[in-house]
Order: sequence, then structure tokens, then C-alpha cells
Amino acid sequence: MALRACGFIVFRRLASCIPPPDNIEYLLLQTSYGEHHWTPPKGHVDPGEDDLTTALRETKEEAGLGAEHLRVIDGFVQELHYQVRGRPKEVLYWLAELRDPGTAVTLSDEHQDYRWARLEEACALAQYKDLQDTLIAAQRHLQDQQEKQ
Ligand SMILES: Nc1nc2c(ncn2[C@@H]2O[C@H](COP(=O)(O)OP(=O)(O)OP(=O)(O)OP(=O)(O)OC[C@H]3O[C@@H](n4cnc5c(=O)[nH]c(N)nc54)[C@H](O)[C@@H]3O)[C@@H](O)[C@H]2O)c(=O)[nH]1
Repeated sequence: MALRACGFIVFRRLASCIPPPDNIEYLLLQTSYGEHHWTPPKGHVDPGEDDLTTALRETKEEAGLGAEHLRVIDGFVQELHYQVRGRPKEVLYWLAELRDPGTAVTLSDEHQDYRWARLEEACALAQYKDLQDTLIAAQRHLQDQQEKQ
């Protein structure tokens, strides 16, 4: 059976004097183990746990950001499929805005650094094509929503 993990693409909007899309920054965490890769907050689904609960729990554990800090964006979820040490893994990412862009991020021992990055820098940090595509899709979703307003 595939490993399953869930998480959030967390973003924040900077002051309104910065025109979109440059006002949007995405949160990436750098692992303190392995290849020290950069990833959005996410983690493995516990037995019996539902996916969105996992995403919220992991975001709280890994970044110190709870449901009260986040606004989940309607209509966006992305599913990634890749191999980890020879086993298939599926990862679901929802999209959530940090309600107060000044809220501090608090890391756990699993990560050694974090970055709020605009799309281009976030894609450079992300390294993996599937994660880059997810970040690009998130930005497009936010732009589409803004145009409809
Ligand atoms: N000491 C040590 N300990 C580890 C290691 N490994 C795990 N631990 C322990 O596990 C706990 C984490 O538990 P959770 O938080 O619940 O799970 P996740 O958040 O799911 O975390 P993971 O790191 O397991 O999973 P990924 O991020 O998926 O990375 C796995 C591999 O997949 C590649 N990869 C990553 N992202 C992408 C992508 O978007 N796209 C593609 N295509 N590929 C991608 C990349 O090559 C990477 O090496 C930690 O506390 C450690 O105790 C390790 O190497 N050494």
C-alpha cells in the first residue's frame, strides 16, 4: 500500500502596497534530516485519521500554525505521487492563507529552517517538478479568484 501524507501549501499576503502576484509568499520548511529538502508542512496519516485532520495536525506540529491561524481556500487540492525508498507515496496538499501575515512560525526538531518565498524562489527551493507544479497551480488559483472579485 502507498504511504500517504497530507499537508498545506500555506501562503501569506503582504501589505497592499505590493501589487499582486508579488504580494504572495509561500511557506517552505527545510528538513533537519536526509537531503535537507524543502517541503510545505505535511506528514503521514495516522491510522483512522482523516486527511484534512492530518494536514492540520502536521501544520501545527511542524510550523506552529493551527486552524485558528489559517483560512482554507475553497476549491484547491492537489495530489502528488512519487517513490520514496522504492515505495509509492501519495501526498495531498490543500491551500491555506495565514490570516495574520505577521504570525510567527515555530519549527519542530524535524526542520532546521523555514522560508517565506515568492513563487519563483519557492519553485527553486522545491526542486521537485510535481511540487513546483503544485505551487504554480496554487498561484493560478489565487489569481483566478482575485480576477473574479
Ligand atoms: N534520520 C532520518 N529520518 C527520516 C528520513 N526520512 C524521514 N525521516 C523521519 O520521518 C519523519 C517525517 O515524518 P512525517 O513528517 O510524518 O512525514 P513527511 O513530511 O512525509 O516526511 P518525509 O521526509 O518522510 O517525506 P518527504 O518529504 O516526502 O521526503 C521523502 C523523500 O521524497 C522526496 N521528495 C520530497 N518531497 C517531494 C516532492 O514533493 N516530490 C517528489 N517527487 N519527491 C519528493 C525526497 O527525495 C525525500 O528524500 C521525520 O521526523 C524523520 O524522523 C531520513 O532520511 N533520515
